Amino acid sequence: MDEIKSGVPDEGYRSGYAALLGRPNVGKSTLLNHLVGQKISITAPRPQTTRDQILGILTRPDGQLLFLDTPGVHGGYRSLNRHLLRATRGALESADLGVLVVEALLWTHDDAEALRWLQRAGIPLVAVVNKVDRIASKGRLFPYLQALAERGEFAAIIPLSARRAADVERLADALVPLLPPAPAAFPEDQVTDRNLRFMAAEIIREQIFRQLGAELPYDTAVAIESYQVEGGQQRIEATIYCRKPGQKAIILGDGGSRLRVIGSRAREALQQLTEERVWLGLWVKQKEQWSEDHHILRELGYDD
Ligand SMILES: Nc1nc2c(ncn2[C@@H]2O[C@H](COP(=O)(O)OP(=O)(O)OP(=O)(O)O)[C@@H](O)[C@H]2O)c(=O)[nH]1
Repeated sequence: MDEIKSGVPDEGYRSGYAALLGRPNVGKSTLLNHLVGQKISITAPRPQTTRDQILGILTRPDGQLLFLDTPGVHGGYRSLNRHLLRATRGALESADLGVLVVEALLWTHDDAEALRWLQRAGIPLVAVVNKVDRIASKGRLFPYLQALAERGEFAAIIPLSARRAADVERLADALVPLLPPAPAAFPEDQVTDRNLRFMAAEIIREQIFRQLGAELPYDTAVAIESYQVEGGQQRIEATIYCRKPGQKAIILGDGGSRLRVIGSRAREALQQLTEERVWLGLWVKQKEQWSEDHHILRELGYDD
């Protein structure tokens, strides 16, 4: 019997939740996408693109990591901020492990705030020092790492580039042994627990960010009004909410040209994701106080 038992592959298997925390734009979404090997979180060169908590799943022979992405910890953002903070708090409550993501050679008030949040959770912490590829002289990194080690108690401090596969693998190697012993919670081919409705809103939002560039109205949000699957076609209707009339005009573009580009790019991405034909109807609505309208917030998935 003993012989059979020692051969059981699940022996020593680990599984648990790891919350990723860091200030906006530090590279959390890039890291998450590379960790799970698929695009599940939107990335953009401007801060604050992650509004929801995202679960990314990485299954390895030695364990299963369930990642909780959080909106970047930072101040401002009116009443929506309460919802963002609630999402962050929720992630920390269910986490077995905290991952603080910082940017090499930088330490800001928001980084300190993210660390405080993690420390309050009382879970083992790992620090990821991202974007090391940007540092020309590596000698500058060592004192930074030393200073970081003195800021908190970290099980590991890992300098890396979220864009390099080998680096991301090294991070997973360090995280799995810190998880509690447990069987895998999800099938091994699953990379997220988010449904297509959620993914559709994320993809549309990403295209808004990409098409608007510097003109980006920060205050936009995407609500999926209906999502139907009809005979091999996905039929999606979505509303883009913005706060000011000027923002609506920017999103629409001349004669609606920009909205058409946003729509067609999002449709292509959705077709790739679903491997089915996609019909996408997009509308833009301006509502001064959308982030304080509880009906809209519920449609957006921020439950009270
Ligand atoms: N050079 C370099 N750039 C990176 C690296 N990781 C991320 N970036 C870039 O940094 C920017 C922000 O990355 P995101 O992954 O969107 O950041 P985030 O922390 O999820 O941001 P929020 O969604 O605002 O919370 C993007 O332009 C990324 O391409 C890296 O290792 N090296």
